[in-house]
Amino acid sequence: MKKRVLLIGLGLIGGSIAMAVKKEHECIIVGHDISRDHENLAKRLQIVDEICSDLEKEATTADLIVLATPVEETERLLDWFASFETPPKALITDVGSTKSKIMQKANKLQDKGIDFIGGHPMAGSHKSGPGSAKAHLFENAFYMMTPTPSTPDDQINELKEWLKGTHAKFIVMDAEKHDLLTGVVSHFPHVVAASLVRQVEQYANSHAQINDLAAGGFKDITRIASSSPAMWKDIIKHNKENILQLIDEWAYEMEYVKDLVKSENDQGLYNYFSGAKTYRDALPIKAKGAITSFYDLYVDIIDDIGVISRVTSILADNKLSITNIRVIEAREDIYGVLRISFQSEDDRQSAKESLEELQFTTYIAM
Ligand SMILES: NC(=O)c1ccc[n+]([C@@H]2O[C@H](COP(=O)([O-])OP(=O)(O)OC[C@H]3O[C@@H](n4cnc5c(N)ncnc54)[C@H](O)[C@@H]3O)[C@@H](O)[C@H]2O)c1
Ligand SMILES: O=C(O)C(=O)C[C@]1(C(=O)O)C=C[C@@H](O)C=C1
Repeated sequence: MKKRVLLIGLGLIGGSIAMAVKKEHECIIVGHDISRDHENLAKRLQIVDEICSDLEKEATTADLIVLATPVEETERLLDWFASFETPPKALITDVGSTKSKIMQKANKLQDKGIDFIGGHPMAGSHKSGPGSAKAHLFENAFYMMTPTPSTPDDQINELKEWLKGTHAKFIVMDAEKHDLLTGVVSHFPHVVAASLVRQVEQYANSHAQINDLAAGGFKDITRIASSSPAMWKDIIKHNKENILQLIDEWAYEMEYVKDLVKSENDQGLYNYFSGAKTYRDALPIKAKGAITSFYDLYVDIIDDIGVISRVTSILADNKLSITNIRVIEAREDIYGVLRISFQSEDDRQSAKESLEELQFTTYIAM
């Protein structure tokens, strides 16, 4: 008989996990979401095989349960499982961006028969919902696992086996360390992105033109401000102490910058930017991780009618699908540049070769 996987939360991450599990396992994915629209879409997109009709019954009989809801909902679901007369026999995991509070709950529920291993794939997007799910979302990303102190290795291996289709790099970490590190590289940057957008909005009230002037730089640094508010509200509450500490440190850093600006300190300002550039440029960008790789290829184009469709036809003829395409730096009488994003490094390399064969000039920017 096929194994059954119960997936609660059919959004970007839940949907992507389901697709990755399906690639490697002949199982039945049974989905549940509080949004009927998300349930219907997930079924139509064949992310799930069935929509759950009796959640308690499915939870007690499933072989694996994946919780892919905002983190406060995940805590509530764990409490609910523990209140069953017969608690789930399945291994339970989650995908939440915070781990300490969830693991505190999981540790308490162990004597009620709840076997839980925390999980957090360190890749995602500002998009939400099952329509944005992708089987390859976690390829080469770090996937953190936070077992309880008494979780046997067999169970960790069982979970890795279920998730092998993610092609992620699994690392086991304790929950407190997880929340500190992700607070620094993920949670606090989302607060900063949202605050930058809010600052612009305030200026826009008196200077309407500002929205038209917000160009590449602003868009790059604030992309993540378009993420789900429901998800981020929960993450920030769960990681409260680390976020408070990071806000204080950021304020201190801004005071330092203020002094450099006030004193017109050339060397100090130069060093400030050059130190940041050196550190960022050395971060691993090919593998997903601190900086997500988008496999972008830049193509010079002359301002000529039809050139974009020529480029896309060449890619289509070579069966290369693209995830995004954008014209940048296109001004009258100069060359424009097309930025084309691919799903993998192989696709990007094939596209580069096919376009160069037809005399296009291409670049890969690091
Ligand atoms: N978005 C990212 O980049 C990212 C990356 C890694 C981990 N995560 C974590 O993954 C989890 C899901 O995030 P997402 O990006 O998939 O969000 P999402 O909004 O795309 O999906 C969340 C889904 O959960 C559903 N939901 C909410 N409460 C529910 C409940 N009580 N029962 C059933 N369904 C419920 C929502 O309707 C939605 O479909 C979050 O815990 C988030 O912290 C997100
Ligand atoms: O790429 C994005 O849009 C993300 O915000 C992904 C991101 C991150 O901060 O890197 C967001 C939350 C996660 O828990 C993991 C990954």
